[in-house]
Amino acid sequence: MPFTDHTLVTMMDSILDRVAKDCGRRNSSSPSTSGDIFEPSSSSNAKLRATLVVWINGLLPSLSLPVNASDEELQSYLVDGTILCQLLNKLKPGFIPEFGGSGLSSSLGSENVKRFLSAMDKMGLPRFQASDLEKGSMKIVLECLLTLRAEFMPDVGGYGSTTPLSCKSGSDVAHRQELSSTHSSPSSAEGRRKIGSDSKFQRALRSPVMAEPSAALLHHVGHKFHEVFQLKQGGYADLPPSKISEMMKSNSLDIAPTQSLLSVVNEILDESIERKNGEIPHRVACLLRKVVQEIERRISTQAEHLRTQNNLFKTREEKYQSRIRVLEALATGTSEETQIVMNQLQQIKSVKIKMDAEKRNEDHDVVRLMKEKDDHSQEIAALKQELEIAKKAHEERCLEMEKEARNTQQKLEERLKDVEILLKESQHRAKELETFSESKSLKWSKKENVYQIFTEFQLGALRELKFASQSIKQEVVKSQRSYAEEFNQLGVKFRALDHAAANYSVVLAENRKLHNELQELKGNIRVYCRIRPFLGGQKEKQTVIEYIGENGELVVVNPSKQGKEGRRSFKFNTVYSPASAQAQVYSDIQPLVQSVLDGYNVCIFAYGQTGSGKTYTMTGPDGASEEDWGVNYRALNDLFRISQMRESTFKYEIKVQMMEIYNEQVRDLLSSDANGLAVPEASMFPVNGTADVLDLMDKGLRNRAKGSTAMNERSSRSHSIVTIHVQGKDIKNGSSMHSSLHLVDLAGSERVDRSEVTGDRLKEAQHINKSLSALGDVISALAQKNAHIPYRNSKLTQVLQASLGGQAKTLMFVQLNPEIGSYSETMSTLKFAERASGVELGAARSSKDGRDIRELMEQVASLKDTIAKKDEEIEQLQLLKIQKNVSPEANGEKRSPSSFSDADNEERLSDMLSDSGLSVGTETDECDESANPFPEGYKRPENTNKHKTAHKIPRPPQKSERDSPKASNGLRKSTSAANMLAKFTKGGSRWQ
Ligand SMILES: Nc1ncnc2c1ncn2[C@@H]1O[C@H](COP(=O)(O)OP(=O)(O)OP(=O)(O)O)[C@@H](O)[C@H]1O
Repeated sequence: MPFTDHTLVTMMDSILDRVAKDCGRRNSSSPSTSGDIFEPSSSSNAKLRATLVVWINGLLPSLSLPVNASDEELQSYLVDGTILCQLLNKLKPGFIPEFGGSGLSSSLGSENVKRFLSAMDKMGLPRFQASDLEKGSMKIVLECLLTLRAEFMPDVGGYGSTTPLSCKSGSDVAHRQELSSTHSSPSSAEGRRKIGSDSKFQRALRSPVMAEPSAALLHHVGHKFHEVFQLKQGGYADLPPSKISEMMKSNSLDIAPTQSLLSVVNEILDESIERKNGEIPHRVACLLRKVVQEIERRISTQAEHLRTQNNLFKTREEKYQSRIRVLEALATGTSEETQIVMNQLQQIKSVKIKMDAEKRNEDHDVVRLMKEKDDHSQEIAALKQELEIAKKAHEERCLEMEKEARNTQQKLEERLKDVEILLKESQHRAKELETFSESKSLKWSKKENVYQIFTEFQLGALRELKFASQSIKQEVVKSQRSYAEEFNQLGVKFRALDHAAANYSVVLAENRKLHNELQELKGNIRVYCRIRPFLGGQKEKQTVIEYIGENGELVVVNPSKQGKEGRRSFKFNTVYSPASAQAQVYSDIQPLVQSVLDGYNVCIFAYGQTGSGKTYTMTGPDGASEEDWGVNYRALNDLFRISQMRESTFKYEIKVQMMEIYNEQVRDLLSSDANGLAVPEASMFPVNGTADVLDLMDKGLRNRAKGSTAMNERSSRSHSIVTIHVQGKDIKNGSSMHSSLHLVDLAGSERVDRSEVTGDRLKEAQHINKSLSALGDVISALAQKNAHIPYRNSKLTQVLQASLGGQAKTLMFVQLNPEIGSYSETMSTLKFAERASGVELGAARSSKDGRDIRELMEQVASLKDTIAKKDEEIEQLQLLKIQKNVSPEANGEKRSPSSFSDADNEERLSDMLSDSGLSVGTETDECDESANPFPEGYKRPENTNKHKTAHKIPRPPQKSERDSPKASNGLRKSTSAANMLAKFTKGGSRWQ
């Protein structure tokens, strides 16, 4: 029959119930005394241990054993026997003479235990076996120790003193009795063994009934028991009746230990035997009877107790016997029931095994299925999660798309609206256009009619024009023929003009020569004096300049002297007042600059004390604008300008050198290596325009040695020399020329004592003074036309040698500081200039050369006439040229383009014009110049403007002059013819 789980479980339960009931029945049939009765309760055992530990600690305080020590712990303390021996020695000093200390080997430990046990034997106290202690049977050990305690502390009894008497319950007493009975029970081999060594009497004494009263009782009566029963001396017969009556008191007997009672009996009996008559006093006999009665009572109590115990043991034995039977029946399985049960059990077991196997399989399946389920649920969870994410994404996407759709819809709607509006507009526009196109078509049809009429009219006109053009063509052919004839005639005339132009070049050369002679007549050494204005609001200051004449007169007054004595007058070519502008100063020296391009060497230098304006005149102020440019820039600019003007006849090459002489040493200012050098080696830079010049000048000025003195912090104490080399080549005849222009900014001329200088500065000043005085000597010698010119006295004169003397022209700016404080320097400067100018030497020159001023004036007048004639000649030539060019137009004839394509004629004309342009200006100005007579050497015309005109050299009109209607009449006159000519040539732009 197949078993289900449920039936099996039910069967098992019923079998187990039956077995349990059976056992229960058998147990209940046995005496109710349980096995517990043999075993002390663990709590009471713990109490005993604690009592003993307290006692041991009291005797051996150094040990400090734990009061709540377990059996095992107590065994570990006591197992080596040391504490036991110490304890005994404490109780009975010296009782165990030799024993080992703690930490003994096991053999020594067992020795101590043996000693303790033999001591216990000696004292006649119950003891345990050494093996008890080793095995941990602590109950016996504890009992032994309790007995020992009671032996030496009878007042506290065997079971401790900590429990009050009233608390000593019957169970405690029963327990004690049980413990004692365990020892005394014949069934307990242990008990037998222990007690076996005691005498019968001792055994009687140790029986539970004969044992001392309870500890509480003993404690209660205290010492009285000893006082009462202890015989101090003599025998009982000698005891006083009061003592015996006290002993006989039931209270005393009750509390007396049985042993004491027996000893009382023994002693009394011994005493009666010793007294041969065997007589016992009455009172002692009474005592004896009383004691014996007590002993009998106790014995009968003990017998009763033993019987009870015996019964107890019997019932227990039966109980155990029945248990054993049950167990045997169960073990052997003889009973039928058991057999059936066993069979059933066997079946159940096999079924159960099967079921277990199946269950295990099922369990496995379940586990597997659970695992699979877990896996699936995990998968499902993951899928769910994915689904969730996908769902969310889908939702978001849907939302986005919805949003997009909405936006798109909105946009489309807007767009639709726009389109609708556009549609409306375009419809409207279409309507308009329709209207417009209708009106237009109407207009066009009207216009078409008009155009048709017009075209017909035009066609008629065209026919007329065709006819007219044919007649014009015939006329043009005629005109061409006549023009060719005229052009041939013009060529003949141009050849005549060319011849005249060739003559003009000769005239021009003559003119240049005359110009130079005029310059020479003006003097090859000219001295221009320039007075510096007061600087930076010094207007209120007093000046030493009293008078500046138009004719170059200058009167200087000595501030420390009054009247005529204090006045000193000088005379130079020109004196410039402080108000004179840079352009005005330069205009006077411009003719000299032009002479450089004509092949003459020119030297222009500025002389004066520090701060008198030398650099200002030569270079201009720092960062000068074009308006403030000094002589250097203007001269170079002019050279470029004039050389460009002459480029058709001359080819010029201009190069620049810059050097300085400092402490009689020459330095190249344009070289990056500014060491001293020989003059010809100074670096020379070609310049092609103003920008090049500015760059070079800047470089040179930066290199110029500068230092400070008490007079002027920016004072330059070197001579600065800018040399411009001009190389010219006549394009026509191939002749070449070389000339140079020296522009010198001399070092300050102040005297050494004024400069308050010493050391290096003194040396510098000395060199400066020396070189300036050498320059003065050279100029003076030149002015006097001395045979020997002392060029070699200084580096300065050596460098300037080529431009000083011979055909060279020299111009010196004498710079004056008008301040009163500079009076003596001013005087010194003026004297130097006077000496150099040769004015003083005028008479000597006149006498030497035999040429007086009148003679010179005549010469100038004749030159002027010659120039005037040449001017007329040129003018005639120009007019001739103009007539030739203008005549075709003037005759009302049309110009033929082919007439200008004759390259040969054009070139000749161009050349002639360029030459004419130069000559025209030159001649005109020179006429004005010649108008300046040369009376008394350097006398100037009264009018300043006139004076300026007198010094003007011919030059092409400047932009301002061209633009300004106020341009000078002379210039306009001189250029008008050229301009007219230029209009008929491509090269006419030259002058524009
Ligand atoms: N004509 C002038 N008009 C206006 N300022 C002038 C004139 N002459 C000189 N100065 C000014 O006077 C000062 C001194 O002039 P400058 O440096 O030219 O003197 P210098 O004689 O060259 O001195 P140094 O010997 O130290 O070189 C400068 O500030 C300069 O601009």
